[in-house]
Amino acid sequence: MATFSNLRALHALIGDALDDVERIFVSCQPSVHSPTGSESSDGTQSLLSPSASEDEELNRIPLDFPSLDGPYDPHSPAEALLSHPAVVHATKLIVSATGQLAAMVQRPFLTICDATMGYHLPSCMRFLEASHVVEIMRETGPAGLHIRELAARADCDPNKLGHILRLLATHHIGTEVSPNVFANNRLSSFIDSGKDFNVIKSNPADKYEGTNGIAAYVGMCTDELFKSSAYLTDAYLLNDISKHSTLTSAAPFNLAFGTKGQFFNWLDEEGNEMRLKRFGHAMTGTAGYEDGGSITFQGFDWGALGKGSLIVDVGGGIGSTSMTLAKAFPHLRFCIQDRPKTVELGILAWKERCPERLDSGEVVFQAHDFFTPQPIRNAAVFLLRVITHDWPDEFVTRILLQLRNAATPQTKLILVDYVLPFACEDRTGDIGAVRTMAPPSSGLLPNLGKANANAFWLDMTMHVTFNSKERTLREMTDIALSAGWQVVEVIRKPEGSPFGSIIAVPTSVPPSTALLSSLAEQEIIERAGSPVGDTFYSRTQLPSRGTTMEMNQSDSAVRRMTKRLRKTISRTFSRGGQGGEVGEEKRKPPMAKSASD
Ligand SMILES: C[S@@+](CC[C@H](N)C(=O)[O-])C[C@H]1O[C@@H](n2cnc3c(N)ncnc32)[C@H](O)[C@@H]1O
Repeated sequence: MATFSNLRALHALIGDALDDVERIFVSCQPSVHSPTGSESSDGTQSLLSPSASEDEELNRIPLDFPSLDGPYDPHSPAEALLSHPAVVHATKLIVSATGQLAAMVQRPFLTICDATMGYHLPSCMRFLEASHVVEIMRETGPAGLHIRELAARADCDPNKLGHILRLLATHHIGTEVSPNVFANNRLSSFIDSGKDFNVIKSNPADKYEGTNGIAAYVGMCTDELFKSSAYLTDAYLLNDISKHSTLTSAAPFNLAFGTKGQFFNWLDEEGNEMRLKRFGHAMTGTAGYEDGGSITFQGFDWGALGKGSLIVDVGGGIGSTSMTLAKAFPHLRFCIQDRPKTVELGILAWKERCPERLDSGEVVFQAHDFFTPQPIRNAAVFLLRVITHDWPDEFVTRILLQLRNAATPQTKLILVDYVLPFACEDRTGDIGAVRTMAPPSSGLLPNLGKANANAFWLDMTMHVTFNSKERTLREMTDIALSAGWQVVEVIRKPEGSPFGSIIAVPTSVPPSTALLSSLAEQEIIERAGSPVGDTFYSRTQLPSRGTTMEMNQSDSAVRRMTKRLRKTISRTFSRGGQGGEVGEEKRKPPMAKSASD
């Protein structure tokens, strides 16, 4: 039973964290920054021991903190402050504590209603994004526009629009300036594409070109991902998936869209051109997964790599991550691999935003299916950002194994993904395990609850779209090991962020996995007539293939399994799918040991 002192402790935590934010803000002001102050290694003042003069400064300087009222201003010092690692930590404590406090003080019925009818919020967000009302409201300014005029421009029913905007305003997304008059605020304008409404209206397919990808991300999340989520119950509770798809990767998405295909193949289908384009831009928007700064950026010592080192961005999308790295580390070369249509979109995006590195040949795109043998055999790094979470375990093993087969002893594998924290303390002692993200004796959930909810939203998104998941550290470590990669380091920036960079080095491949790989590869060769149908774009000459896998063929258990797997694989590929049948999920080959944390 909680006591008032528990509630007051949470309340005090919020106050302390706010003090920390304010102190950092003051210490970052050039006029008041004291060179003799207790500065930490990252250049900010210590959170724990404010000097007397700092406290005086706090009282004198008006804090320019972002209010909800004005539009989002990415250049305001206050928004920059919110990306400061120490501030990110403090704001997480505030969100975690307020979430926990609300759950404690609110009548359970209402919290349960939030949880069970919260689906209206994404529906309304979809309407907001797809109707481009945010762009109309930006053009109108802070005075706002009556729903009659808004609806006339957006071509929709004014009353329905009004109710949607009011629900959003009630969640601090947009504001009702006066009855039925709405304007943007900091949160609604965050999804502003920045484009002219009439231009978007005349060519909606180009809405996301050249943007930061946030509107695209909202569109994607509230369209195909949200619709798929609505089928979660049918798919899992009624165990209904097998009737609708023949693929191992079958997910509620297959029910929602009446397709048997895997999500990425479906994106390539006729009629989904806008969704495919939007997906590419939405990946640019996923920079927001990173808690202040960039984990891709800080999650590895890129500067230490030798001149001309080759980074292979596997499933690199339109190359947003590589672009950030290429600009910061001009001494590196990049090969961005993805599916052919995505590669085409990527080349267009780079020609627009960073043509010089393409022209010089230091950055190349390559159409390559990561389930087939990896053609690059001298990579310094295989970088996979938000790739493994798209695939069920055995598919991840296959992807990583192709990379293991192509690795040199010095090659590093970097998996950038959410590392799903337990909702309790992590006492596994695994490399990179964080026991708790909460301050000692704070009473907060060890994973900071609501403050890290995005990791869990995404986890379920992966379930419904790909029959996959975000993985715990143990799950990631095991799956890497199943393909011959040993995790040696986990980097989280700032400390305790659930979005991390997992660094692994080559180790021996378990015999069963090696065998499966060789069989799968052989089937592909037999079916396709040639190992890989890769296409190179740009002039850089990439290295040729060779194979290094060793197997213990004498092992009789392995030989028995060979027979079984041969059957499984030939059935899989004779159906033309990317994987096996649903039934095979249950008869999972023992290559990717299912992680039991
Ligand atoms: C979640 S996105 C991540 C994109 C990129 N790494 C990023 O962080 O922006 C997954 C990417 O995997 C690509 N992909 C899916 N199946 C693939 C395959 N079989 N071979 C190569 N790439 C694939 C998709 O086209 C998509 O660009």
